[in-house]
Order: sequence, then structure tokens, then C-alpha cells
Amino acid sequence: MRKVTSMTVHPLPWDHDRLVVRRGRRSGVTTMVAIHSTALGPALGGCRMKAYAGLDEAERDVLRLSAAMTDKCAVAGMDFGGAKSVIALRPGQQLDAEERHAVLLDHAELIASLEGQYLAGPDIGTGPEDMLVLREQGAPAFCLPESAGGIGSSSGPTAQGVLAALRAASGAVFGTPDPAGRRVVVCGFGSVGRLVASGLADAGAEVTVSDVTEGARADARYLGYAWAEPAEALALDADILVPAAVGGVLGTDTVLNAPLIVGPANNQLVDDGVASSLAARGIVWVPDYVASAGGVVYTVAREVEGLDHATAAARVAAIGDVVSALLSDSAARGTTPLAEAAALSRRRLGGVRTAAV
Ligand SMILES: NC(=O)c1ccc[n+]([C@@H]2O[C@H](COP(=O)([O-])OP(=O)(O)OC[C@H]3O[C@@H](n4cnc5c(N)ncnc54)[C@H](O)[C@@H]3O)[C@@H](O)[C@H]2O)c1
Repeated sequence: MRKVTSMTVHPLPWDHDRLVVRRGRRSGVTTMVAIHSTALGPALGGCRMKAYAGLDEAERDVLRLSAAMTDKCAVAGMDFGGAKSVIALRPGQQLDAEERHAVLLDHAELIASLEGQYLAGPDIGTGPEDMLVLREQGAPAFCLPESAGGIGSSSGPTAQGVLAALRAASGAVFGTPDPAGRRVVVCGFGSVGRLVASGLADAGAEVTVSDVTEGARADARYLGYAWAEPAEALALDADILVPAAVGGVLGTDTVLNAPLIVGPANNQLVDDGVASSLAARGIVWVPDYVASAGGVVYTVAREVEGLDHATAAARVAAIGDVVSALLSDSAARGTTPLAEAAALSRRRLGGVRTAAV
């Protein structure tokens, strides 16, 4: 196992706790875990399985994502640190069932060697069934299938957290949290986007949805939603834009015509500087790691802390209180909601530097 410590100048950023990288003895696939911070408790974060151009790219991804998890946990009030893991496939590499199982066993071995400091959840390319394989091999993992006593998909609580954030932000921007009559564009009609869209439609909002797949378009038509082409969706004249697809969609030059942006998509900004540019354009952007925390908040409360549904759901709903406070503080101080979220994270961490790499 290659263990990189904070004595290593490259590629480990100064504020990461550790990065462990190992080529699996069964699968030959390289997997890695980055633990950004354990200041608040054991570090948790998703396990991403995808193809990378090279291991440098995979390391950059796992380091950046683990740092963001520290902020996500800290701002959501969780007593957990931030981490992430990556199963780095080669370009074009496809795994059959047996190879996938071997990769998961290798990854479980790596996670188990961290002695409880990393708790894995699902991310792009992995799901609850994979978490069960990790758990069965002695690796701490959450978001297990319902058949194994877990909560299954985290999409429901993630959507509930987005709706809580959206209501709170609507209160700040429009003077009322009620989405009734608001024109909302949901970009990305996937697991979370669909639930956010239906929650808003049920509350009386005028919902337009968009996606890149024909299946999503057919489903949207069947369910009676207005449709926007993906290339035009972000620029639609609306009250609220909900990015629920991929990251990197909001840049300084992106044409936007909604005064409020709040959604679950991770890493929505091309870079953190875009937060200032959005504020200067009079657009309120709720930091994605605040709005999207519902899934991890709920799942960890239920599966790791053993809390009941009502207590866990109340924690998800409290994301709305966090958003209200961030927006009120940013308005009062002339800062961005992102700056306020980062400051809140730093306060919880007792001054430990947490900037994303
Ligand atoms: N599922 C969760 O619990 C969770 C938690 C936190 C964050 N997120 C983030 O929220 C986002 C949505 O998650 P999900 O679970 O619904 O994913 P998903 O894969 O089910 O849905 C994403 C949808 O976006 C569509 N899409 C891709 N590119 C697009 C584009 N350019 N324009 C419009 N649509 C496009 C896809 O076709 C897909 O239908 C992701 O960024 C994810 O990382 C999800």
C-alpha cells in the first residue's frame, strides 16, 4: 500500500489528513481513500467508481471531493469528518460481475485497514448493494439495501433537503417560502430531480423539467411536466433554477435568468469565484453542499447513529434553518452565501483550514 502522509508535498494538499492508494491484489484495479478531516469525528464520503484518464486525475478527484465532504458535514451540523474514495477504472474499462466483486473486495480491504476512520457510502458508479459487499467484508459502509436493514436509496432524503433549502431561500428572496405559483426549472430529471419536481408540482409550482435522455423526456411528457431542451434550460426565464444533473454548469458567462438557484447537483460552480459573480448579478446561489446534504444527513442518522425516522427527518428539515441563516448573514455582511458557509464550516472545525483543492 502506498500511504502518502502530510509530509508529502505533492499531490497531498496541506490540509488533508491522508491519502491511501493501493492496487488491488485480486482485481489489479487501483482504489484510493482520501481522508480530509477527522476533527469532528470519523470521516465519511461516497465511493466513486468510474474511468479516469490517469491516476493523477483520480487523485485530484478524491482529494477535492473529500475536502468538500468536510464542509458538507460541518455545515450540516454532523459530528463527522470528510472523506471520499475512488475505484479508478482505466479509460473504457468495463467490469463483469465477477471482476466488480473482486474490485469491491479489494476496496473493502483498503477501507478496513483504516480502522474505522473512513465510512463509505454510495456515489457515482456504486449503490446500496455495493455498500453491502463492503460491509460484509468488515469495511464500515452506510446506505445499505432495505433488505439488509438499510435505508436503500438516499435520493428521497436528498430531495427533501433540497426542498427545505428551496423553501428557506424562497423566504429570503421572495418574502414567502411557499413555492405555489413559482416558475421553477429543474435541470436533470433523474432520481433526485424527479422527486424535487413532484414535490414542487404538488405544492403548486409551475415546473419545467429538462434532461439529456429520451427516456426522461418521455417520462416528463407522461407525467405532464413542461419540457425544456437541455441547451436552453439554464437560461429560461424563471423564479428558481434547480441544477439536478452534473457539476460545472455555472460559470461567470453562463446565461441565467432566475434570481434564485438551489439544487442538489454537486460542484455546480466552474470555480468558487463564480459565487461572487452570481451575487454581483443579483442571483442568490445556495451552496450545493448545503442544499444536497439531506441524503447523507438522513442515512447516517438512521444507519450509523441508529436514530428513528422522525429524528433523522427533522435533521434533514433543519437544512432550511441553515440556509436561512447563511442567506441572512450574507445579506447583512455583503458576502456570498458560499463565503458564509465556508466560515460556518471553519467555526465548527475550530479554525482548521478546509478550503477545497
Ligand atoms: N442521489 C443523491 O442522494 C445525491 C446526494 C447528493 C448529491 N447528489 C447530486 O445530485 C445530482 C443528481 O443526482 P441523482 O442521484 O438524481 O443522479 P441521476 O444520475 O439519477 O440523475 C441525473 C440526471 O441528469 C441528467 N443529465 C445529465 N447531464 C445533463 C444535462 N447536461 N442537462 C440535463 N440533464 C442532464 C441525466 O440524464 C440524469 O437523468 C448529481 O450531481 C449528484 O451527484 C445526489
